[in-house]
Amino acid sequence: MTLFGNLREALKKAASLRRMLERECAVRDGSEAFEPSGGHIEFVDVSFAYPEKVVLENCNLSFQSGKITAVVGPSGVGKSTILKLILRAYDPQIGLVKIDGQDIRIFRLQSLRSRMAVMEQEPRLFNRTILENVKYGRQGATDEEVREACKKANIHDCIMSREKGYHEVLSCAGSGWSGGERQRFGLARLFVQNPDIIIVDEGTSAIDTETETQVNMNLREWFQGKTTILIAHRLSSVMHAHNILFLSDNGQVCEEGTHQDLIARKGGYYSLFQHYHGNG
Ligand SMILES: Nc1ncnc2c1ncn2[C@@H]1O[C@H](COP(=O)(O)OP(=O)(O)OP(=O)(O)O)[C@@H](O)[C@H]1O
Repeated sequence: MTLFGNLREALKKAASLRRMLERECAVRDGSEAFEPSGGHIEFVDVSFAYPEKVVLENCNLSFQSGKITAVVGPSGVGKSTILKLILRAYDPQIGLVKIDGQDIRIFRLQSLRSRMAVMEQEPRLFNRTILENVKYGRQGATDEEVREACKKANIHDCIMSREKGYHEVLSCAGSGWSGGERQRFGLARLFVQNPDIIIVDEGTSAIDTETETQVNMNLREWFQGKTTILIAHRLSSVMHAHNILFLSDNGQVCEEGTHQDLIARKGGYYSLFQHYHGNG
C-alpha cells in the first residue's frame, strides 16, 4: 500500500474509533437496580451495526439460566459483538437484549455490570499483594473469603508454599508465576466477585492450549448454576457446553444443540469441527 493509502486507512480507522466512542457515550444509564432471578438472557430481533458494518440482523438468541451456552461460528460473524451488547458497551439499533424478561436498558450500568464477569484468561494483575489482587473482585471481601476462593481456584497451596504467602507482592506482569497460575488468580478474583452471569471470551486468551482445555473442562464444575456464555473462537472446548449456538452470517442461529447433536447432524458445525480436528 502507498503512503497515502496507509494514511487514508489510518484516518478511516481513527474516524471510526471516534464515532464508536461517541456511540459508547450514547449508551444511556438506566435507573433500576439489577437483581437477576436466574439470569436467562435473550436477544429479541436484535440488529446491530458498527459505523461501517452491519453485524447482526434480526438476531434471536437464548442463553438458558444456570447453563453453559457456547457461541460458535466463523471468524467475524459477530461473537464478540454479542457479548459487548450483553455488557452494554453498545445498545442494538433495533430489538432488545433482555435478562429474565426485562430490557437491560432499564438497569443502572454499574448495577448490571457488577453482577456479570468476563473471565479474563490472562487477568490484569496489580503491583500489590496477592490478597489485594484477589480482593479486587469485590470491595469489602474478607481475607477468609480470599483464601476460600483461592482454594477453589486451586492456587492456595502454591501461594502457601511461598515465603510471604498471601502477602507476596505481585508484579503487573505476574513474573515468577506461570500462565496457568496467573489465570487462577483471575479465577479466584471471579469467585470472590460471585457474579450471576459469566462470560468467557476465548479471544482474550493468551494461555496455552493445554491450560485452556483444562479451564474449559472445569467450567461446569466452577460455574454450576450460573448462566455462562462461552464465546468460542476455537472449537477445542465447546463439547462441555450444555448448548451450542452455531451462528452463520449476521448472527443467525443456523444450528443449535449439544456437541453430540450437532456432530450427528453433519451440517456446518460438523464441517468446522472436521476442519479443525481432522475428524469428528
Ligand atoms: N469497533 C468496531 N468497528 C467496526 N467494525 C468492527 C468493530 N468491532 C468489530 N468489527 C467488525 O464486526 C465484525 C464482527 O466482529 P466480532 O469481533 O464480533 O466477530 P467474531 O465473530 O468475534 O470474530 P473472531 O472469531 O474473528 O474474533 C467483524 O467483521 C469485525 O471486523
